[in-house]
Amino acid sequence: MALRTVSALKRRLGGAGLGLLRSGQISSAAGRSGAGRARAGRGRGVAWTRPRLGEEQLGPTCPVGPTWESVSRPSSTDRKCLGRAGNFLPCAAQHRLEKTPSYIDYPATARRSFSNHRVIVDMDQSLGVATIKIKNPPVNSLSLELLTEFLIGWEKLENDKSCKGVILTSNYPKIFSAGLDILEMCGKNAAHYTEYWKAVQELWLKLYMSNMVVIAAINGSSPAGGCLLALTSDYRVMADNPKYTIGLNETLLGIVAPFWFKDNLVNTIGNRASEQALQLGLLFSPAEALKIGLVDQLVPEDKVQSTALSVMSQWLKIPDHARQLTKTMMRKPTADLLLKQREADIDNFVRFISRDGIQKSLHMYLKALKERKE
Ligand SMILES: CCCCCCCCCCCCC/C=C/C(=O)SCCNC(=O)CCNC(=O)[C@H](O)C(C)(C)COP(=O)(O)OP(=O)(O)OC[C@H]1O[C@@H](n2cnc3c(N)ncnc32)[C@H](O)[C@@H]1OP(=O)(O)O
Repeated sequence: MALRTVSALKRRLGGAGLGLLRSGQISSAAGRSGAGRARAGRGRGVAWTRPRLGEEQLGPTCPVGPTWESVSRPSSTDRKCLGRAGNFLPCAAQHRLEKTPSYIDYPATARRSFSNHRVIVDMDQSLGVATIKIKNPPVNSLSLELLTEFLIGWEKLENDKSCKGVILTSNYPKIFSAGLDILEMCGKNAAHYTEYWKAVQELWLKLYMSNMVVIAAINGSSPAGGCLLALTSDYRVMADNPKYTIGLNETLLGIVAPFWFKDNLVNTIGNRASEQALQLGLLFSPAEALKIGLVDQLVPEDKVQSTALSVMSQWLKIPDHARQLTKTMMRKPTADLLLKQREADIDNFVRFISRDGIQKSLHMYLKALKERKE
């Protein structure tokens, strides 16, 4: 039976021992958290208590690098917040986490793959790198089912302590992702829009705040939500094919990029370039995207994956905790803005998308896409 919602999957997975997806809660927002591992441990009956984020854990100097304390000393509010968000833990807690038994028992092979209908995950255990290939034909639109399956695959990787990095790519060269599935935003009811938007928020928060290194291997066009997906990564390698485009083109559909789409873009290409790009709904060629910093590197199509892997190996040479702390320091304020007003953002989306005028615009856009083919 097709699983239609994140909640349905959560219920189903409750008994399967996977880390739970907790949409709507801060702890679900960010990566391989202590909470996530604790939950995973409990799922397997492993007796282990989540470390408390008290003073005692700001303890002795980490033998492999600076302590949390020496990077910056957060306030107690920050600590609670960081702990709940799970973005990072002080060294002592990290070390305890390292000793936590993984609930995923891998066979002794160096590669491991799992896939569901719309997401293929190939884990190279010798490198500690997973590749996620999106396969939602025809255009990898981010349907609710895809988002749900993606979230489950992501959670598995977050809970696998051997996985240090993820490469995001498409199973279909030519299209990385067509963005949010317009059919999910057309002609449905408020409950459906709510469920859909929660899943969109959830995926963005998880990817944007992941402690793993995330590299996008953009092997095709990547409009709107597809561009956002790429923007969550730490580094973007794109195929150098002038037929491909990338950008947040929401205004061309008569809709508005939400503030956190905008923030992610501003953090990447700056305010002025974002202002123009967002108002005009600009879709950039790879060369233009490189020029404004929307992508980091262009390579021939057949080198996208190998380049992403070699960039990954560079990133993985950096001491993990230092890189993670730095990533968190850079990104947390942006993620927090959404976390603080998640419900309001859902309400805004549902109200906005339910408007007759917006529904009309989306229908016309879909019609134009179809007519383009004829
Ligand atoms: C006061 C202010 C308040 C503010 C409040 C804000 C609230 C929030 C507002 C809402 C925010 C929403 C944010 C939205 C983000 C999005 O991502 S919207 C989606 C945008 N995507 C696009 O514009 C891409 C459209 N598609 C394409 O350009 C092309 O399809 C392609 C990806 C370049 C591929 O081209 P090609 O290979 O030629 O394939 P096509 O023939 O065009 O398409 C094949 C079929 O797929 C259908 N399709 C394409 N894209 C989508 C999609 N995104 N969703 C659903 N379906 C899609 C297309 O119609 C074809 O269908 P068939 O004709 O039936 O085969």
